[in-house]
Amino acid sequence: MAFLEISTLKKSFGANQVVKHFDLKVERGEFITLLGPSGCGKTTVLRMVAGFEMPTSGSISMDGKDVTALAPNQRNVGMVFQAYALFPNMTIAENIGFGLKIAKRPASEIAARVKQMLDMIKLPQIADRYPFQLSGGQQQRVALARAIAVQPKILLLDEPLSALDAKIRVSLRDEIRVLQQQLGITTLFVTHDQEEALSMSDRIVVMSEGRMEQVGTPFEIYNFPKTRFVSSFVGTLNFLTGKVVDAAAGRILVDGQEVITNRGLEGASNGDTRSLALRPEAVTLGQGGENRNTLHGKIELVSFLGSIVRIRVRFDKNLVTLDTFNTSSAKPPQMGEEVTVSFGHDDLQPLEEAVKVAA
Ligand SMILES: Nc1ncnc2c1ncn2[C@@H]1O[C@H](COP(=O)(O)OP(=O)(O)OP(=O)(O)O)[C@@H](O)[C@H]1O
Repeated sequence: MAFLEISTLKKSFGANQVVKHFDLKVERGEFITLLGPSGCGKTTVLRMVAGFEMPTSGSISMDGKDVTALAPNQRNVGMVFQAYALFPNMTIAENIGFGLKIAKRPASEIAARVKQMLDMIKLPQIADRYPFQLSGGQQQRVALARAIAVQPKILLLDEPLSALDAKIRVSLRDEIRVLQQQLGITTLFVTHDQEEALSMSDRIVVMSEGRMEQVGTPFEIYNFPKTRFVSSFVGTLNFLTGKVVDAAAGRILVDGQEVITNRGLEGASNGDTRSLALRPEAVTLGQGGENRNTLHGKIELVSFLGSIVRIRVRFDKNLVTLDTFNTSSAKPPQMGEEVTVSFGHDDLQPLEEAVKVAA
């Protein structure tokens, strides 16, 4: 049995079903991120794991024990929220020691643990300060220390970085990941930021409208998105839509020009319309070589972005965006120019759903 098992979880608020289906097995020590746009239900899943919301149906077990009906304080989970939820009238030491005090641990044990936690977050000098005397980043580190102080079975992080400015966000995200690895603490992290998800997680659950779209490692989610939603949400900008001419050989006609995918067209029949994702960094200007596709089109837009020149090439109904480096010696491509673009057979990722387009 996995350390955390969430089975066929559903949640409705009145007539509004916000979690339609959620099933996940998490191994001990794993860092799992729930990634999705605002309102997709990720916080609701986290709150059900914490015990703040009761599932409409389904079950949750931790460390072999069914906790579905248990109150939050009986589950032994630690939680950090987006807003700094420190107690304003308590010192930092009192904040960090709060959970242990509630658990009636001896004062000497609490003091030792608080010191250990302050060393862990690299803020040993702030025990007697109050939250208002700390920066946002420091407050979130204290919130993390407070959550970890009680040695929870599972750490739940609900957009803990989103209120911080960009630079602090990146450094704190690395700190959280290092700490999580050192402590080996099983963690569920909620974010709508794909970069955060890709950089921190062992596995990512991409969610949309109360459903799981895909579960996989950052590598799998970025390189092998299964659906158009996952593909666009994790940053792939290009989609080609075409007619399958030979499913077994992976041959597809895009605006009358044939391309090949060697990523497999399982379930497709000849004549089907299919969409394929194509990462911008996989596309280059000019003829391709072996195992590469070439498409001929016309430059529709050139955006000068400094070190990079972004180019949009239209074939007919389909278009691709690609980035080229700006070099002062080469003349930049011009709008209206006829060009050839190329990309590898294995850069074309077929997506699951069939998309209806006019023939
Ligand atoms: N207590 C509640 N009562 C009624 N509706 C709720 C309640 N909590 C959440 N919802 C609704 O459930 C949906 C999902 O909310 P949830 O907070 O889980 O989404 P989310 O993906 O975490 O988004 P965000 O990043 O904006 O928090 C939203 O439409 C929200 O309005």
